[in-house]
Amino acid sequence: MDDLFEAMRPSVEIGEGALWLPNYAVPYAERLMQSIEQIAAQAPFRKMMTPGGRLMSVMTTSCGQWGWQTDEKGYRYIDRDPVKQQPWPEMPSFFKDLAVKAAAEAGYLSFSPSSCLINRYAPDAQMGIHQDRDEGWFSEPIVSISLGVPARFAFGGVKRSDPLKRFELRHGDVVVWGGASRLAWHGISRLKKDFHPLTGDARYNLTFRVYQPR
Ligand SMILES: O=C(O)CCC(=O)C(=O)O
Ligand SMILES: [Fe+2]
Repeated sequence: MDDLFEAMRPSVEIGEGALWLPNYAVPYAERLMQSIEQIAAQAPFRKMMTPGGRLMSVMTTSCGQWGWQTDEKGYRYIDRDPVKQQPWPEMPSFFKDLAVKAAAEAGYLSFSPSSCLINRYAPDAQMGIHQDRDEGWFSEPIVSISLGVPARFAFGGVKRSDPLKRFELRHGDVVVWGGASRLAWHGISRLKKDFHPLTGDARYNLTFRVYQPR
């Protein structure tokens, strides 16, 4: 697509309380990637196992007070990286500022994420349709930032049987879902072979979440 039209993609309400902000993070993309590399130097990307014993195709790491974990013990948040056996890398303050600003665009004014899950998709990696529900704090939204190679995002309703709408998330796109859409089912189709000057053949996704033990 022409660069001018690419820059003009308007924001779209993809569900009640769910807003897609095309290009929103483009000005921060290089800094985000540099920080992701620094985070991954401390807490390396790893392939985690689902509780059912299947290896995820996506590689993950986390920053912030809490990191998302899945293994034979189940899905949960933990405050230490089990690979490096040390606390997760700090969430850079500009990560948090960007996520807070994006959440506010969608009307969520009290967002203060304690966790940032970072997913790395190589070609053919995918994420099956799921809900983000391990946080518990469902009054707070999820803020998602996409970098690199584009991907097909499926977004449905809070019932698994609700119809899925599909959108192409591109480099710098942000999606915020909360309120009536907080528990919406969503997923990412198998990543096609492609190239982005900043990420090569990979796609990165950051999801900012509020988690605290109750
Ligand atoms: O990669 C994405 O855009 C979505 C990731 C996601 O749904 C998750 O990490 O829970
Ligand atoms: Fe998710």
